[in-house]
Amino acid sequence: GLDPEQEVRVVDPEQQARHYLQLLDREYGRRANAETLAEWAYAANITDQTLQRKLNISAEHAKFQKQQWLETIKYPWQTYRDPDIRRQFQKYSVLGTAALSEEKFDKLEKLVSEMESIYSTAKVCDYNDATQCDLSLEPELTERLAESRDPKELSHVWVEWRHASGEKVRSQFEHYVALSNEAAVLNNFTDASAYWLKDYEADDFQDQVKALWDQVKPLYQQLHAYVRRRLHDKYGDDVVNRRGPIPAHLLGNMWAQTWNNIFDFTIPFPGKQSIDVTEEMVKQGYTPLRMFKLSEEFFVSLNLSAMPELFWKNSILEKPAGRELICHASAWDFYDSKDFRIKMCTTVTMKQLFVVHHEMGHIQYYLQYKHQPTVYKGGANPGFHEAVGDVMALSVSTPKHLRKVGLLDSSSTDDPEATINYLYLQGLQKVAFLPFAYVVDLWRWAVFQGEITSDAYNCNWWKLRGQYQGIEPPVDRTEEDFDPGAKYHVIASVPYIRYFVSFIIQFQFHRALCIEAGEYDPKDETKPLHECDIYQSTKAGNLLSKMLQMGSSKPWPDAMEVVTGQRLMDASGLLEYFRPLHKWLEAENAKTGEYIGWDPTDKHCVQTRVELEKLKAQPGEAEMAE
Ligand SMILES: CC(=O)N[C@@H](CC(=O)O)C(=O)NC[C@H](CC1(C(=O)N[C@@H](Cc2ccc(O)cc2)C(=O)O)CCCC1)C(=O)O
Ligand SMILES: [Zn+2]
Repeated sequence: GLDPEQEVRVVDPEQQARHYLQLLDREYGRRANAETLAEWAYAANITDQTLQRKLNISAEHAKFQKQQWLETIKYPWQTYRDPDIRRQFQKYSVLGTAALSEEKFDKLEKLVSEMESIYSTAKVCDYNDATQCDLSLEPELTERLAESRDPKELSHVWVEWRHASGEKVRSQFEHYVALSNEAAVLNNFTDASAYWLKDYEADDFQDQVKALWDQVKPLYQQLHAYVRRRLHDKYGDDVVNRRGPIPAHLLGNMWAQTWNNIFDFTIPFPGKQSIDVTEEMVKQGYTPLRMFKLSEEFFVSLNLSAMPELFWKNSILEKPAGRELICHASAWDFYDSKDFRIKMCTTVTMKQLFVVHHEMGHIQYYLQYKHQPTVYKGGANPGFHEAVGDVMALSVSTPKHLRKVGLLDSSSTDDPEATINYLYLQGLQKVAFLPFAYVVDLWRWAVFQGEITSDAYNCNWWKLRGQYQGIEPPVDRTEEDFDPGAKYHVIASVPYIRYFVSFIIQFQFHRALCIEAGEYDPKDETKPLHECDIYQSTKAGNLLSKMLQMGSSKPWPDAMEVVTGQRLMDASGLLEYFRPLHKWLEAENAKTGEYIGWDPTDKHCVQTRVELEKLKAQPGEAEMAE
């Protein structure tokens, strides 16, 4: 054996590499904390100073990352035996946009910040009072789109928002695309879409998504046909063509992405006890803080983590007066395992109660993996991060749970018609959303890959919106418009397929947790999946926690397997949940002879407004309009 006096240092390369990673992790965590604090300061208070400070810090961080990267790639990490060491090096070996030159990096950061600022400060004039021109997206325009039943007002708000947002950022967006692709190529990816898709660790991921869409499309088409008929009943032939696409401005949402706001006048069985508890929340004096406390209590009931004191101290839960800020809700990890925040301009509605759960789901994931090294502080894949809060909301939104928390009176019972009403409301949010979530990145992948060029950005956007969602714009469009730029994630460079993934896998998780909680049994008709509420099930919480604690330390199929026993995404959970609604819609649409699907739109999308005027001046066109 070794002479005890002599301290011989056997240099095991992997041991040395592990030590290097620990040093790197400490430095990365410290810098990520500083960068996130600067990002928060800007998002919470948009000024030239906070913007400049954010840009300075991220430029400095990029410089450090580049130097560090040159050091990191010297390690022969592909040869290491330990899969965990290899995985950490693999993540550090992707430099990202810091691979750009300093001035190009800075230009890209500026472009995205500019687009975010234009979007977040855009104002629109009131339809009924042209002197009132300070309407913001949140809350004013969102409320107009949700509550107005006047197609002319809806069309005005829809068109003017796009005029004030998307149209203003088309040139920045074109430049952003070029720089994003340049950065991707410097990282050895073909273009930015491949760089985005790396997070799913599957070279057939886009095929997986297409297969999932094919599985759920029949259900979507049934819902689409029923909603179109109800809109036709309300607005008449001049506004809604019963065999055509649905005009996008009638669906209660600025992007026609979720349709829950038209529930009240399209409800299958009126007169039943209303499951939209917004009124009851207002009546009971709910405040944003109380909404967050209710959500925290749900997580704690599952033996998951409570919010740390710092969360309540640092979060912004209501729109502050007297300053411009990014109101788009968000959850933040400050990478110090202590500071976690939400910034949200919360209003007191049922939909917002679910958004509260959605954001709290992000915070819960941060808390569960806070012991992981910085490179593993992320979702198993981005879709997992988006699913956590929504899984909780699937339980919270059940009439059974709403009765437990006193938002629905306990006298009401669940009869088959009430069940259809409930599943219909859920479908307006979950099923309606799927083709939208798919189209946002189908369009962006095609733009990054060069299949859609800037001279045809807008008309290709509407081609995809027509093909997958079966919707059309309220008025003709041209390439002087830039409607994708009217959606936050597009101008903020936030990938969107994560939400499509989330809306599929959240039902897989829900089913698995409901089985674990003893709340659902595939063979027991008296316990259908849509009635399951996992509230207070520590077994379900412990199972979920096991997966959440992994962060992104393993490929996502391993994380999926921990909760569901499966290694694949599949839509069977969603289809199982909505089966009663699917059957009812098929019968109802058959009864009213609905045309399932839609004919091509008669709305135009051409190069310029001048061309559009000429086109409409043509005699044939005029007759058709009559
Ligand atoms: C620092 C940072 O950016 N943090 C990330 C979280 C992280 O990555 O750690 C983050 O907070 N992102 C913000 C984003 C906000 C919302 C959103 O944008 N939702 C989509 C899609 C959708 C729609 C309906 C629905 O029920 C659920 C989702 C939309 O509104 O189009 C707003 C409403 C809900 C969620 C979010 O929380 O995902
Ligand atoms: Zn989210």
